[in-house]
Amino acid sequence: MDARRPVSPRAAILDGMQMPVVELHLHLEGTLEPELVFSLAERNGVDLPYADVDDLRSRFAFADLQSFLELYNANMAVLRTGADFHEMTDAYLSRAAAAGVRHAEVFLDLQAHTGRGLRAAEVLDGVTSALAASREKHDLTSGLIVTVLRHLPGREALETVREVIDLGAPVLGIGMCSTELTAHAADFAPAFQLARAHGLRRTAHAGEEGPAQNVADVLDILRVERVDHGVRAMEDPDLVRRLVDERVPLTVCPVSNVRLKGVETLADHPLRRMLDAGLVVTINSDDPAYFGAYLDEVVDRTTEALDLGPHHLRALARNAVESAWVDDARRNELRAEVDAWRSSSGSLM
Ligand SMILES: Nc1ncnc2[nH]cnc12
Ligand SMILES: [Zn+2]
Repeated sequence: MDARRPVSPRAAILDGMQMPVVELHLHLEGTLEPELVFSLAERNGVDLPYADVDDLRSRFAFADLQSFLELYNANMAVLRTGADFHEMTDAYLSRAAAAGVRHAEVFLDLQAHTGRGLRAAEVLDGVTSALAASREKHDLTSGLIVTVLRHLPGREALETVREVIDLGAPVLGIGMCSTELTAHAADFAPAFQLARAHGLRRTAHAGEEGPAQNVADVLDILRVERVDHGVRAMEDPDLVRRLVDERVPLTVCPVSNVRLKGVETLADHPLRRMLDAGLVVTINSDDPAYFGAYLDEVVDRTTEALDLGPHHLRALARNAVESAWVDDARRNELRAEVDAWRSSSGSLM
């Protein structure tokens, strides 16, 4: 089977060609499928508190973000060597290619690994060596965003950004994730300021579980260029106007929001209203192994639940291309792919 053929039905309906997608919100550690958790655990002699892969999968029913983060963090224990990080990254790239992903910017929670005694250089080498081969091996381009963790002190975030810079690791930028309900964005201003001074791009999770004010704070205090999630911005009409006017990209993850109980059902998700309000919305998978949907499946399920029209899908595809941290040449290639897909879809577009 051609790896670029649609792997899910709805994408096929809208398609002569599969919708070309750009993924801007994806945690590499959230792509650890139970089978890979078990094989890495065996290789590294790590004891798992699960009977088998089905037992682990049966625990993927989350009450909220915190209960998900506990399992997500626990499973990271199986990642021990650079080769493990390489394998996890390559497995994601392979699945992403089958989903029609043409460019991916992926998060890595570096502090979660250095905090367990792994060397930053080895972790980064494992990931970036897989990403560097993504074009030849999987026919998609990619880049790395190192995420600092909001539940840890801002001082440690600053040290992490400094280490990434000192190592000269090939990273696109810095992000921030984990729980939004504790620390204030201001604690992370020095880390984001250092990243900015070194020409790194900046994004942060906000408005996922936290209030709209958190979105304004990461824009004003951390000077981020994109906001990850941002769905709760919809609670503040003035903020929505600002985000529209300033064309701030929001990397929205509808299936994730339902699985973590921020939104009751996909049919209740604000993504369509956000697009109709003129927000620069992109669609993403977040932690696909845990939420049971890679990007093609996220697009399909969301399209169906919200009855998205061709103009919505076109906007999602275009917004992601325009929001990607790529050079002009790559952006033009991606624009051309979206345009070709639109015309191949004839009257639908
Ligand atoms: N959805 C999410 N929100 C915050 N931090 C995360 N880390 C991995 N997934 C996350
Ligand atoms: Zn996320």
